[in-house]
Amino acid sequence: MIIVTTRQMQQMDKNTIESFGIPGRVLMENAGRGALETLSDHFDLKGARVAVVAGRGNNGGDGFVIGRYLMEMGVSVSFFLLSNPNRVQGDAGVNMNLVMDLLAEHSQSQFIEITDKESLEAAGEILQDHDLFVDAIFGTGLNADVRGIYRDVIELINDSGKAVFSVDIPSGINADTGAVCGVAIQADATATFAFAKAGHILYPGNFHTGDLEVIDIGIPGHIAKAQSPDIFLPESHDIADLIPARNFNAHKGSFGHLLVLAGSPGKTGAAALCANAAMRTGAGLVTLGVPETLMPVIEPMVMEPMTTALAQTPSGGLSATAVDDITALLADKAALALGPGIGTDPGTRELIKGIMAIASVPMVIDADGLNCIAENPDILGTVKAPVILTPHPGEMARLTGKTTADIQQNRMETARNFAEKYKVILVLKGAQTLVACPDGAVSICPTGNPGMACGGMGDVLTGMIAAFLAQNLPPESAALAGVYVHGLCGDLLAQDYAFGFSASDMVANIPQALKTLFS
Ligand SMILES: NC(=O)C1=CN([C@@H]2O[C@H](COP(=O)(O)OP(=O)(O)OC[C@H]3O[C@@H](n4cnc5c(N)ncnc54)[C@H](O)[C@@H]3O)[C@@H](O)[C@H]2O)[C@H](O)CC1
Ligand SMILES: [K+]
Repeated sequence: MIIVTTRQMQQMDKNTIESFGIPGRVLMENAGRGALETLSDHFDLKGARVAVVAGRGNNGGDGFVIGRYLMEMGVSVSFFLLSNPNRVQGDAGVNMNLVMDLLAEHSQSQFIEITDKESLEAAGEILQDHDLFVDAIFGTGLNADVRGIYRDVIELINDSGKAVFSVDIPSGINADTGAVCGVAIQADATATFAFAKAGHILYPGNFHTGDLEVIDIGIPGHIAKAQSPDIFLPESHDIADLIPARNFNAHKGSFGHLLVLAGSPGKTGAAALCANAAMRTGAGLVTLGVPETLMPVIEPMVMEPMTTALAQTPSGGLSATAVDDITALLADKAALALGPGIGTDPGTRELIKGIMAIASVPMVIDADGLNCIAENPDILGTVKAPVILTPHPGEMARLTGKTTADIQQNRMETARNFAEKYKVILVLKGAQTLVACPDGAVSICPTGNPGMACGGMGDVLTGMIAAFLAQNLPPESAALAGVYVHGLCGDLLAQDYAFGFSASDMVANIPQALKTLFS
C-alpha cells in the first residue's frame, strides 16, 4: 500500500483542480459520497441519530456533504459547527449553505454553532444525545495542538462512549507522524481520500483510526505518480513476491553460504540464535565464526550451521588478528552477518573496522557491531559492499548522537536521513519497524507485537535478514522480507502465547511463518 504525506496530498489536490481541471467541489462531493458508503458499511444508520461535528475547513466541508446525503436518506442528522459560519469559505462554505437550505425540508435536523464555552454548555446535552458522531473537525490541515473549544468537544465525543466515524483522519492526529496533537478523536472507523497517510499507520495514530478505508475521489493516476510517493506499507503478497520460487533442481549451493561473526563470553546464545535463524530462513549453508575458547560452548547450540574457531582477545572477544582468517572465510561467502553478542572489546572493535574495509559481500551489522560504528559513522563510507544496519532506538541514538526520545518522536525522518546520508539500508527496530533506503524510500512494517519485546529477538532478525541476503535478494528486499517475516513469526506465536515466547521459539517458528506468507 502506498502512503502519502500531507504535502503530497495537497499538491495532488491542487494539480487535479488547477492543472487537470476537476473542480474542488467535485473532489469534495466524491469524498463525501465515498465516506458515506464507508459510514453505511460500518454503522447501522437505521433509526440512528447522527451528529456531524464540523470544523471550518474542507474537512468540515466533507462533513456537510456526508450530512446532506444522510438527510436525503431520511437519517436523523444534526450539525455542530465549531466556528462562525462566516468563516467557512470556498467549497466547504458552499456545502454548508446547501445543508442550511435543506434544513427547512428536514425538521428533525438542526444546525448549531459551538464557538465558546457558553455555546458548548448550551449545546452540550444535545450534542451528547446522539448515537453516532461524524468527526469532520480537522483533517490534513491540522497545524497546531488542539486547544479550547475544539479540545472540549473532542473530549466530550471521546467520553461519550458512542460510535465515532472520522473523516479523512481522526481530528487531532498529525497526518504525517501519527502523533496526538494535544488530544485526538478515538474513531471506530475512518475514511481517508486517495491514499492512506502515515498518521493512520504510525503509533499512536493507528490506535485512533479504527478500521481504515481508502476512498477513490478521482485523483488521476499520473497526477498521483508525479508526487513520487516513497512511503510504503507492505502487505504479505508484496513480501512473498520478493522471495524467488525454488527450482526443482535446486541444491544448498543455490541459496548461498552465509558467514556469521558473533559471540563473546556471556553472549554465546546470540551467536547461535543468529546462525540457527539464518538456516531456518533458507540460507543454503551457514558458517558461524566465534572466539576459539567458546567453540565447545557454542557447538552444542547449533546443529546445521558449521562453526570455525577464530583468534580472540585476552578478554575472550574476537580479535583484530583474526582479520586474515576472516578474509579467507569470506572468499566463498554470499553474505555476512556481523555483531550479535560480539562484545565491545577494543580488539573486537578494531576487527570490525578491518572487516568493513575488506568485505565485498552484502552485510548486516547489528548490536555491538553498531556500537563500534557509532564511534565514527563515516566508516560506512569506506565499505565496498551494501550494508544493512539494524539498530533499536537506543543504538540509533548512539549512531546519531540524539536521545532515544528524539529518535522515537521522529522515527521516519531519522531513519530516512541516516539511510540517505550514509547510503545504507537502515532498519529502525521497534513497534512498526521502519526500513529506510538510500533513495529516501521508507517501508513501515505492519507485523510484530509487544510479545517480542525480549532479548534475542534482534539476533534472530539479523540471521533472517542475512539469510535473505545469502539467497541473493537485493539488500532492501532482504531487509524488508526479514523484518516482515520476523514480525509474522511473532504474530503467529502471539496467537498461542500472548507473550512469554522466546527468541528460540521464534527460530523454531520461522518455517511456519514462511508457509503463512506463501499460503
Ligand atoms: N484530496 C483530498 O484529500 C481532499 C481532501 N479534502 C478534505 O480537505 C481536508 C483538508 O482541508 P483544509 O481546509 O486544508 O484543513 P482542515 O479542514 O483539516 O483544517 C481545518 C481548519 O482548521 C484550522 N486549524 C488547523 N489546526 C488547528 C488547531 N490546532 N486549532 C484550531 N484550528 C486549526 C486550519 O486553519 C483550517 O482552516 C482534508 O482533510 C479532507 O477532509 C477535500 O474535501 C476533498 C479532497
Ligand atoms: K477528521
